[in-house]
Amino acid sequence: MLDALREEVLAANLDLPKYGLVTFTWGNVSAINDARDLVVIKPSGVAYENMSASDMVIVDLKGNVVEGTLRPSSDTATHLALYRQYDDVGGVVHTHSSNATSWAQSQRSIPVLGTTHADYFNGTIPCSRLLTPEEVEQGYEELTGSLIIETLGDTPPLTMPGILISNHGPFAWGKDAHGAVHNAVVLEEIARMALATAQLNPGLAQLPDYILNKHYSRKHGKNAYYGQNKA
Ligand SMILES: O=C(CO)[C@@H](O)[C@H](O)COP(=O)(O)O
Repeated sequence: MLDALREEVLAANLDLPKYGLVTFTWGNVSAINDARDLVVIKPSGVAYENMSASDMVIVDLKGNVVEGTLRPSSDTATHLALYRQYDDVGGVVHTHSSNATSWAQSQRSIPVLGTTHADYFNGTIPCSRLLTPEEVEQGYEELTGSLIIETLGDTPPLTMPGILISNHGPFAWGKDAHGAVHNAVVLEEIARMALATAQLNPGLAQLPDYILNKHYSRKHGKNAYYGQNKA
């Protein structure tokens, strides 16, 4: 079942160590099928170098394992919350990439300090609030998904294809698994450059909106002319 999607999700998961976004078995990537009723996700705790397409786990939107012999990622509930909420999100990724996770641990949103940021994220990359002790007890992974939705608010998810979960790390998404990983790589690069920029010039003001809007619209929406943006 869903053999092609399994291969796509495996390839996207193998891109995480390839692009230096994960250590050991940290991180996970998933994708949803065209009918939007089944999700293929990385198995929990399996080393990337040993992973195969047949190891990918297929779950329904309630998290029930439909096909697979291994346990799905421990972050599955977070991925599923995003698929249920956003019809235009086709792939989700979570990592502990160092620079984005440093911003998340410092509980700071990433300001727009340059045009690289503006090309992909239409504004400040938000960091969520902390989950309350009651929420953690109630259901950490499900509520991490709710927290992402709460933090995005009315922002269309593909205009802000990633956010930071306070004290935890980044979650990113896209039209498919490849697009989600692409956005996770960009988010980590933006986090790295923003950290260095803030050290070089503390208190630097954000990029003015007229430059942000110009750069963002060049790659997205009706004005896009950078070819077909698939991420
Ligand atoms: O954030 C976490 C755990 O808090 C995850 O990224 C794990 O590090 C990977 O978990 P699995 O996907 O292997 O279950």
